[in-house]
Amino acid sequence: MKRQIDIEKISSCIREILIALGDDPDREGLRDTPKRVAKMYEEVFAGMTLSNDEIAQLFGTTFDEEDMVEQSSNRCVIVRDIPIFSYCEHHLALMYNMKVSVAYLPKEKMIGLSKIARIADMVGRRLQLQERIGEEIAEIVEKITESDAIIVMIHGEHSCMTSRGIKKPGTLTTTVTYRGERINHDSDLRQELLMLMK
Ligand SMILES: Nc1nc2c(ncn2[C@@H]2O[C@H](COP(=O)(O)OP(=O)(O)OP(=O)(O)O)[C@@H](O)[C@H]2O)c(=O)[nH]1
Ligand SMILES: [Zn+2]
Repeated sequence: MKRQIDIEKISSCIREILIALGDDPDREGLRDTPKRVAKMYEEVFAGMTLSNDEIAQLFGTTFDEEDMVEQSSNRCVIVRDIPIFSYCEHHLALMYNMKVSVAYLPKEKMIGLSKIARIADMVGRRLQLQERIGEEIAEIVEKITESDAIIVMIHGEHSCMTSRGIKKPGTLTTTVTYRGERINHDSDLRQELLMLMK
């Protein structure tokens, strides 16, 4: 899918927005703003140039620790409170104070821990819904580990709810995604992992 972010186009659109706001895009303080915003978009939307398969490939370092996995077939890995940012697709507004926690039961492959944080970070760099961030992280972790028990829990604040519209600062949204046969059918395991993720 390898898509390019069109810096020139974003820059010229931002210039038009400045004009539509009634400001002068050629005044000193705004002269470089279209270019700056375009570069910022290139950074914060970097995940839009990659498919989930490509992210899985990019961060797919795994360890085939068969013995270890066998011995610990009922043990889990939990990476908690990974801070990320994202932008909501409805208002292009910032999602902030976001914390992602991922739990999974290793099957044959164990993923490098930092890669879980890298995946969460990259998935946040798309126009998103909080629910979809969880689904996409879970899908990528499943592609890499082939685990049948994955949970992704996300807490986040949405500036489209806190600084505009209904304006309720402090409102925290929590979403939970389950992925895999085992987690979908084993409610005890679900409860245990959820407790450990809190
Ligand atoms: N489910 C979900 N909804 C979101 C997310 N981010 C923003 N929204 C919601 O998307 C909805 C868009 O609703 P609309 O009625 O089309 O837009 P609006 O008139 O700006 O809505 P208000 O925010 O209520 O003023 C709002 O209720 C937002 O709170 C998200 O990550 N997940
Ligand atoms: Zn929004």
